Amino acid sequence: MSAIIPTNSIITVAGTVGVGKTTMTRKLAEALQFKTSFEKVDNNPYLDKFYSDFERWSFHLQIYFLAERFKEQKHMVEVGGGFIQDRSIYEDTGIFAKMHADKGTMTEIDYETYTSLFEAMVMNPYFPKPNVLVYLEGDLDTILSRIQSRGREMEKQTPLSYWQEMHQRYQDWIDSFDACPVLRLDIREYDLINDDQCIKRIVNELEIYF
Ligand SMILES: Nc1ncnc2c1ncn2[C@@H]1O[C@H](COP(=O)(O)OP(=O)(O)O)[C@@H](O)[C@H]1O
Ligand SMILES: Nc1ncnc2c1ncn2[C@H]1C[C@H](O)[C@@H](COP(=O)(O)O)O1
Repeated sequence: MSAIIPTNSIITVAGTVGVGKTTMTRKLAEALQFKTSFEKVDNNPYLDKFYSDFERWSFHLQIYFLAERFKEQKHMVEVGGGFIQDRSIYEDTGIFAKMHADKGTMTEIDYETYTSLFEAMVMNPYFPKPNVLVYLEGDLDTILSRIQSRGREMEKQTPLSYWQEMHQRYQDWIDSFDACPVLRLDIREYDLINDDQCIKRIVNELEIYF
């Protein structure tokens, strides 16, 4: 619990695959007694297919994630906030859809269709923004070893170049992100798994934003 962070806040955790968002989401929710909002990975009907054939499935997956995140966003508002959210809707378009469009694994027409849907749904005054976006960053080697140790087969088999490009794109994306305030945390400077006290320091850092 924090006496400073309002109990109806929405705090979103962002960062590249494997950086530690889910772990941070759980720890922050526990510390603040907030609810959690996770992205759909385990029962996602497109994710495996997507990793085995980007060209065939990238549009389907983006539409699926957009719909799921939009429903989650609606739910968080209806319930009255008090959520830690694992990954933002902004990363879907700013990182994933854009990366696949630039690489040619999403067609130009599909990207335009996706972008216009995203803008109609998200870029309007009715769409609530997070109070703070907690951005996790760190060196690629640590992130890669976390992807390996977590053990999702589809990610383990994805070429290194894919993760390198995503890592670089995240750095560029966060430098120009301005939809809401951002707390940047370097994963080399905290250890949520072995140090019970560090979540308190992170909550203290978050309080400055309220
Ligand atoms: N501080 C940490 N030290 C070591 N391993 C970590 C740490 N934080 C997360 N991990 C591990 O790294 C992997 C990826 O973390 P996860 O939270 O699932 O990342 P994300 O949600 O960003 O993909 C998991 O196996 C998790 O247990
Ligand atoms: N919008 C997305 N496009 C493609 N892939 C995505 C998108 N959002 C999430 N993903 C993938 C990346 C990972 O394989 C899993 C879950 O991400 P994680 O960072 O481990 O929470 O889904």
